[in-house]
Amino acid sequence: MDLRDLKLFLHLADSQHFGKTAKATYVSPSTLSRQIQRMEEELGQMLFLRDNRTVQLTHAGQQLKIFAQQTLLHYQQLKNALTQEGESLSGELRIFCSVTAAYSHLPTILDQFRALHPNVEIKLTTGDAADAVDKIQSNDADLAIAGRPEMLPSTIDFRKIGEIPLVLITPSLPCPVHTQMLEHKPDWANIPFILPEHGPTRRRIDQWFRRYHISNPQIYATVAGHEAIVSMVALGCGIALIPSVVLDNSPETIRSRISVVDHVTLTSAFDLGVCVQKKRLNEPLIRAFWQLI
Ligand SMILES: CC(=O)[C@](C)(O)C(=O)O
Repeated sequence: MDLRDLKLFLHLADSQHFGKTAKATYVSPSTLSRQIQRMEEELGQMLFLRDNRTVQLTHAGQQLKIFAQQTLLHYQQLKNALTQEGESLSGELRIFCSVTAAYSHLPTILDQFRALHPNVEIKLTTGDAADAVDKIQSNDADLAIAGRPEMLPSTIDFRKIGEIPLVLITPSLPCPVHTQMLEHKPDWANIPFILPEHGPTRRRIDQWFRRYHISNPQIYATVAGHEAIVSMVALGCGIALIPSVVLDNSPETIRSRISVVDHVTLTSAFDLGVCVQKKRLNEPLIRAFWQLI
């Protein structure tokens, strides 16, 4: 098994699709399939569960994925140290994102960058995800993780890193809101909502109100930051629509006080991405970062 095998394997682990990986890595599907089979034979384990053309990692596959990521990263570090390339980059990179994104998405985005450019100082500021694009426009941050706004300003470049579905959450401990939500057909117009001040989630809630013909919703509070909304729901103040990743990264003490309402049709997921001022993409630090995402 060599580094190329590991790269092919990692690509397939991400795409979960033989055809897509074969195309993206310029090998024929049969070569790819043989290569993976060879790896499986070498390890004496199935790496993927196959279902027509799509695949899913087995437990052994998941372990190999971690090994492959670490090995390729170490190799890159070594290559970098040997050529002295990249080490010369220094300075400061100011990143803005939500507390959630700092847990959920930032580490994978930054790992490679930090390995390649250890002398660059990362200054991380957390806050309301809905402010991320503004922070870039006002130059308070160099890079930010943001939900894609409906209208992306033409001066901003946005690179997608994931999709964020929304979930409707309600208090799970006994309280008046909990009781209201237990009804077979909840009276949406009379249930208090906790809303984000602005941003993509707010736009989707407004759409959702329109879809459910809730013209005069009960608004318990309008809050900056999805994490604060989650804790207000945990307190029993109301229900809320929030990105599922925010709930997934909440502490257990909070999550245990919340349930997800799954019988309600929700609005579409939004794209999560990294944004930057287009005119700054020529700057060495920013360019180096942009090449890696
Ligand atoms: C928009 C964004 O950064 C997240 C991860 O979805 C969030 O914190 O809500």
